[in-house]
Formats: sequence, C-alpha cells, structure tokens
Amino acid sequence: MHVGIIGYGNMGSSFAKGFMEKVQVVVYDIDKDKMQKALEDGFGVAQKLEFLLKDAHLVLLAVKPKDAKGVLESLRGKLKDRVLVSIVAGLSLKEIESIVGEGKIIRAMPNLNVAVQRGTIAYTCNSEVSHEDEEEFIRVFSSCGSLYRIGEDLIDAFTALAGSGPAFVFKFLSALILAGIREGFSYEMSKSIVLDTVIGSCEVLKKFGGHPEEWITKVASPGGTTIEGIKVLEEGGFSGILMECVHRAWEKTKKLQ
Ligand SMILES: NC(=O)C1=CN([C@@H]2O[C@H](COP(=O)(O)OP(=O)(O)OC[C@H]3O[C@@H](n4cnc5c(N)ncnc54)[C@H](O)[C@@H]3O)[C@@H](O)[C@H]2O)C=CC1
Ligand SMILES: O=C(O)[C@@H]1CCC=N1
Repeated sequence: MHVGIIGYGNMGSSFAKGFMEKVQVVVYDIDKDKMQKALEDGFGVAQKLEFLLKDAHLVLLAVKPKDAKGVLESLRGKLKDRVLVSIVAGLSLKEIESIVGEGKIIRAMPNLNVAVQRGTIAYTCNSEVSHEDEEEFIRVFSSCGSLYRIGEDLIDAFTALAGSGPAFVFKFLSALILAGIREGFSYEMSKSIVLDTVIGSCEVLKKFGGHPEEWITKVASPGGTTIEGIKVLEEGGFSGILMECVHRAWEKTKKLQ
C-alpha cells in the first residue's frame, strides 16, 4: 500500500519528503523533468495516472487549479475505495464530486512549511470518508505538520490566513531585514538577527501563552524606544493593512480557476 501523489511541484514534492518516513510514495507528473527529479529523490514514479492508482489508498492531488479539472476527469469512476486528498485552492468538495462522481474525498489546505514538516494543514471530509479513512489520513499527513479539522465554510479563510501566510511572513521578514540594513548591518547579518528575533518571539508566545499585545507591553518600556516604533506602525495602519491583505486573498479564493 502506498500514497500516490499527482503533481511533483512545490507542494507535491514537499509532502513526498514528509511522507517517506511512514509510507511508500509513488509520483505522477506530466512534466518528465519532474518525474526524473522524483526518481532522483528516491520515489517511485508511475508512467501513467492509472499505474499510480494501483495499490494506492490515499491519492494526493497537488496540481494548480487550472490543471485540476482535467486530472479529476481522468479519475472519474476510478477512485473506488481510494481516498482522494485535494489541496487545490478554491476547489470545493461539491465541485470535485461533480467531476469524479461518487468517492471518498478530503479537501485539505496546507502551507509551504510542509517542506520542513512544520506545515499547518486544515482539512474537511465528505460523507463517504469513514472514521478509519480519516485515521489513516491523520497518520500519514501528520508527518508533515499540524492538522486542523474544520468546516468547509472556513477552508477559504484558512487558505488566505495559513495557505498564503508564509508569503506574508516572508514579506514581513524581508522588510525587517531591509530595516536592519538601513541601520548599518550587512544583509546576511540583518537576516540572521531578524530570523533569531522572530523565531524566539514565536517560541515565547508558544511556551508562555498569553496574547501578543501583553508581550508588547513587556518589551515597550514607558517612554522608551519600542513605543516610538509601535506608533509608526499604528500611524501606517499596520494591523488594518494585514487584515485587508488576508481578506483580499480570501476574496480571490472564490475566483480561482
Ligand atoms: N504553493 C503553495 O504554497 C500552496 C499551494 N497550494 C495548492 O497546491 C497546488 C499545487 O501548487 P504548487 O505545488 O505550488 O504548484 P506547482 O506548479 O509547483 O506544481 C504543480 C505540478 O503539477 C504538475 N501537473 C500539471 N498538470 C498535471 C497533470 N495533468 N497531471 C500531473 N501533473 C500535472 C506540474 O508539472 C507541476 O509539477 C495548487 O492547487 C495550489 O492551490 C495549497 C497551499 C499552499
Ligand atoms: O497562492 C495561491 O493561490 C496558493 C494557495 C495558497 C498558497 N498558494
């Protein structure tokens, strides 16, 4: 029994590497270079989609939204007892069912951090997915990060917040690194300082709990340096900009194709 992965791009290849400790992985991609890469990375490859289905109980669909419908049409009537896990942004369970027909389908939304087995992965199941199927999904996918079972009504919001989230975080990191350069550090040194500061701050919040605003009061001394910087963020509408950023990403999930 193995996990089949359709699409060996950013996400498919990251999941494959996380899964390999737990299950055998077989990959299918229409791009021959990607298939070669999968072989070099130590995975089995299927020359045809049909071959990938053989012996696979979990099948991960990791192609771009524009390619997903074509793949789903090829899977029509062929899923049988297999569980299809789609990570395609904006593609609902109903839309998937309407193309593949009857079948066990899990709609999941991960993020790039599955590349280091620290992904944030939400999922929702259709009514065909049994308790045992879900247990197997959890066993395999938890090797790539933390899992959140949520209602499908929140999947698009999760896509905007956590799916796109790493890019927003990278943007924040990039800006902070530039700020360090402005104050006289080299790029590499500023990057190292910023990463240590951000990772440490996340660990404080995870270890001790509480809310970020409470921790801000522990950093910002009365009449000190930090509050001067916070005032600039407030004047620039930092929180509002981030809220609008996530909201626009959410709106776009409705228009993907
Ligand atoms: N990149 C990200 O951070 C995230 C992406 N997603 C979703 O994951 C999916 C994949 O995204 P990426 O990995 O970034 O895309 P990608 O472009 O890196 O990889 C997609 C792969 O699918 C292959 N492909 C295209 N048509 C195919 C077909 N008919 N049969 C087999 N393989 C085919 C391509 O050759 C490519 O290797 C998308 O639907 C996206 O919405 C979800 C969460 C995060
Ligand atoms: O940008 C996108 O459409 C995908 C979905 C979440 C992350 N990447």
